Amino acid sequence: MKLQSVNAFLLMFAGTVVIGLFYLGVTSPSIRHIEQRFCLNITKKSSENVLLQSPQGLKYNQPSVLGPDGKVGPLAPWLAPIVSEGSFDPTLIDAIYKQQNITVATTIFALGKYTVFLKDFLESAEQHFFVGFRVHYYVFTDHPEQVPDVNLGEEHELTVMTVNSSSRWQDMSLGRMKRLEMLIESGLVNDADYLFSLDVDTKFYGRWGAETLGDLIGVIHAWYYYTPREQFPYERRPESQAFIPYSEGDYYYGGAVLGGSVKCVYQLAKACREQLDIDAAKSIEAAWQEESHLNKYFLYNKPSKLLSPEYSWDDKKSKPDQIKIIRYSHIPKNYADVRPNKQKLL
Ligand SMILES: CC(=O)N[C@H]1[C@@H](OP(=O)(O)OP(=O)(O)OC[C@H]2O[C@@H](n3ccc(=O)[nH]c3=O)[C@H](O)[C@@H]2O)O[C@H](CO)[C@H](O)[C@@H]1O
Ligand SMILES: [Mn+2]
Repeated sequence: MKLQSVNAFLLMFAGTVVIGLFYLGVTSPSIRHIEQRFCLNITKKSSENVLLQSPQGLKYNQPSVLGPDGKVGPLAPWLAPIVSEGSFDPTLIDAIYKQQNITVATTIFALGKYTVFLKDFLESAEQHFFVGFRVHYYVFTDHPEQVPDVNLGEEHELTVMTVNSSSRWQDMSLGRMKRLEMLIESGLVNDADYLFSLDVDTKFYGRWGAETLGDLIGVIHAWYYYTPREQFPYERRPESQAFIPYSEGDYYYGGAVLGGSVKCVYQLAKACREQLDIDAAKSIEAAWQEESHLNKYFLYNKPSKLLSPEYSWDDKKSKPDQIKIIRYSHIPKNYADVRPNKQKLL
């Protein structure tokens, strides 16, 4: 009996000590500090690995761009939104990103005769592209004197980047990855939060705003959003670094638009440039130059947000009912007039 009460007393005492220590523990600054450091570590680690990588050779069904209702589906199968008319509220999404006081850098390449496209591109961008946001255009050209003087909106600025000419249009197009990589390495775009690279032979017809912002952004090509994956014009020769087997593929992405955070765009541009260099050393050029390498990159590094073909249409293609609005589109061009060489080298 006596022994039992001693035991009970000891138990109570130990319990009080444990509770006391626990209270001291959670409130003491040193423990909280450790806890905070732990949380910060977790945050830092997860923010460092924003890439949604998937393994090569994985078997799964090709996702459909259009849902059963015939409209552009709201999500890719890795749960990335597919941005299309009706999937966002422009007032709300702009207001959210306005609060973050962001800067959007945009690279445009206009080499050789492509300077003719700059006026329409810039004038239409000023009407539709990130209106009300800080925008910094970087125009890469070998003819700086041909960059038109376009009235820019408040907080919009343009820097001309003079580069050497190339004799082949393929080099002008695929040289974009290297120049993008170098631009970011130079630190010039350090003030930017997001970076887009856009084709210049295009025009904006509708709003393009904060709904397009995210870590890694790709656009679904207007000509292939209903095509079976084995018919995508991916590079099919295994000798090329851009090779994708017939059994793989999510979407066919357009090479005219890429974007994301400066860090993710850097990783993309560097990876594609490295693959392009390996191909060049073997004298092999992918079917659609950097667009082929971009498709390979996006297959294994999934975009965090996809833009529907509204964001990269083609004036030569009539608008089907599933597409509610055309925001940015290729304008018709006479290839023989604007390109220095005619034959595609395959
Ligand atoms: C809709 C779409 O996704 N288009 C892609 C496609 O056709 P495109 O026929 O649209 O290619 P393109 O002639 O527009 O070339 C792509 C870009 O490279 C630049 N450029 C090209 C040639 C030149 O002489 N000077 C010059 O500055 C310019 O910024 C142009 O917009 O294939 C290209 C590569 O083969 C790119 O992947 C394009 O993005
Ligand atoms: Mn183009």
